[in-house]
Amino acid sequence: MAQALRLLCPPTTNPAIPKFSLPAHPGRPLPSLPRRRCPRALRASASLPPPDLGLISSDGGAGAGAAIDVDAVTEAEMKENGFRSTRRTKLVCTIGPATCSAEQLEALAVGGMNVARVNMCHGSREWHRQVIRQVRRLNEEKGFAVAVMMDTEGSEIHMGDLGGAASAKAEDGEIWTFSVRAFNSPLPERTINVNYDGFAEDVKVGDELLVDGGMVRFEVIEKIGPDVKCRCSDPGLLLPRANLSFWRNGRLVQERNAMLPTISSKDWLDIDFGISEGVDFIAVSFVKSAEVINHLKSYIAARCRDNEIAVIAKIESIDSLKNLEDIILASDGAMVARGDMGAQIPLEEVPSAQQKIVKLCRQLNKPVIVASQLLESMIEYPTPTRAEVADVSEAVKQRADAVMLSGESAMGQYPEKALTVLRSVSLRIERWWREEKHHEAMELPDIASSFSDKISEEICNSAAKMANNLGVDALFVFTTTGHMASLLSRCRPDCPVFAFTSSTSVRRRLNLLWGLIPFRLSFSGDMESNLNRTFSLLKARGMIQSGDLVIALSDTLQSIQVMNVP
Ligand SMILES: Nc1ncnc2c1ncn2[C@@H]1O[C@H](COP(=O)(O)OP(=O)(O)O)[C@@H](O)[C@H]1O
Ligand SMILES: C=C(OP(=O)(O)O)C(=O)O
Ligand SMILES: [K+]
Ligand SMILES: [Mg+2]
Repeated sequence: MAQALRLLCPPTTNPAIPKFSLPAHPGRPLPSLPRRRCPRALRASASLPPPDLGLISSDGGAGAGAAIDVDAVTEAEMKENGFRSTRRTKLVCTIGPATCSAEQLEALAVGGMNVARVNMCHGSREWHRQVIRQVRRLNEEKGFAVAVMMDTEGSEIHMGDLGGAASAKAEDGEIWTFSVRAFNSPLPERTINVNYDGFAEDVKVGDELLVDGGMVRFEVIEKIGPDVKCRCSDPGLLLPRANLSFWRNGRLVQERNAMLPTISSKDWLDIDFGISEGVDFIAVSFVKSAEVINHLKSYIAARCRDNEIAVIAKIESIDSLKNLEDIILASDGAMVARGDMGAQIPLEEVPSAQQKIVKLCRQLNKPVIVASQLLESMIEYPTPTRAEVADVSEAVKQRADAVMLSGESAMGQYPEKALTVLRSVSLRIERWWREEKHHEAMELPDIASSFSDKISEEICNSAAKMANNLGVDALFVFTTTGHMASLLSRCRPDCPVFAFTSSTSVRRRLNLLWGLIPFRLSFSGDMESNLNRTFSLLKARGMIQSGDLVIALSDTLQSIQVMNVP
């Protein structure tokens, strides 16, 4: 295989530019839906454009004998948009009652979901098992490569189940009782069960009680044994198992609740369950320090071969912000969990915290997810607000690896539309950012811990720079563990990165990383034959063409080659 660059063959130019349009909608009267959180003057129910994906391919690599596996949806997206224009930002969807059937999960996979998240705060283990198995089944049968993330409950203080009601409205001035008593259903009127036994002792008269980070607020007015009487000061909708925090003199109270373990006994059972179901990621809620991450990682290492589960630290508490660098270094990735973070630090500090975490993760080569309320109004409405579109575009401009849907996909009325918005906004902003060459070069510190890693890092930094300077069509990386692919992704090159790995689980985990198109392919130590095979397999599927300019890297050989596809 030629190693020299043949300058007579120019790289192909970008094919079709993906269509993008969020409908502009004129002001119309409010629909009669009950309003949940963000009051808005005007709302319209214009529908979104149909997904810009083609049909999934029937030969999506589902068969055991397939020589190369690529996610059927990515393949369709690549053929539709041309591979230089494939989406770089990855999409995580929380699965809940609105999205747990086989058809709903398939619709999300077709819509571009890269990772399905199950939140162990809600639902039974049996429910989660069904969802995880259904995702796996779809991957096998339809050629998707959706990864599964399990998110732990953690020892947060939260309300009970509202006695089976879907929600309850708290009005201004009403007196509600928050109690640690166990009640029989139905609950007495205006009574909320609290899961933390120390609650009634820890709160004081005058404290402010925040539900779901301040969506509803109460003032503590009286304590009577296990019952705490509170007056509603900011009305709103109470949802089952909503998070509770309490504030005193303008500061979050961290009394004995700060001593609660990050991983509770129930979380350990959930983690055992996640390991036995073979989830790809475990996201740890309310991380306080790196120790708990190290503890979990060694637990996983002792229980699964090849360390096949990545640990994601959720940055959502004051402690996690204090110990940020150590936590991120210990983890395999991080989540900017803005929901609870906004209950622990002033809201106006959340955007700078987000930017800091996203930047640090990139510098330390860890994937980062921006989560919570990106399209919150789409829980109820079929179109996002302009502000929400701007929020998604900010995360994309910061070049986060992934953005996440929570309630929008778990229990909203428009899960697929919300995903379409994430996809369209990501594609459009990424393209704009590339065209305008807006992305500021980031100082990437050396992170290698061995000389060999240092070589890989230098190769990747150089390859990404060369790829941009030469305007190549794609970077190819043959990677055993995924590490070299992650180093390339970290450089955020202009062209997409095709990552070839022989491991199905590495391939699924690479799904979370910015700009990577993971393929499963068995390859040898002979790069020439690897490349010949890869080129002919990809050409046969119409994914590359003769003349495309490619830079190919290998982590076993630590090699770098520039060539045109023959
Ligand atoms: N497995 C589930 N079963 C029932 N409801 C769920 C499930 N997962 C999520 N939900 C609903 O979706 C909402 C948003 O999900 P998420 O953001 O993950 O949880 P939370 O609001 O507790 O942080 C939850 O408040 C809950 O109402
Ligand atoms: C993602 C978050 O965590 P959870 O949804 O589990 O509360 C968050 O708090 O933003
Ligand atoms: K959680
Ligand atoms: Mg949270």
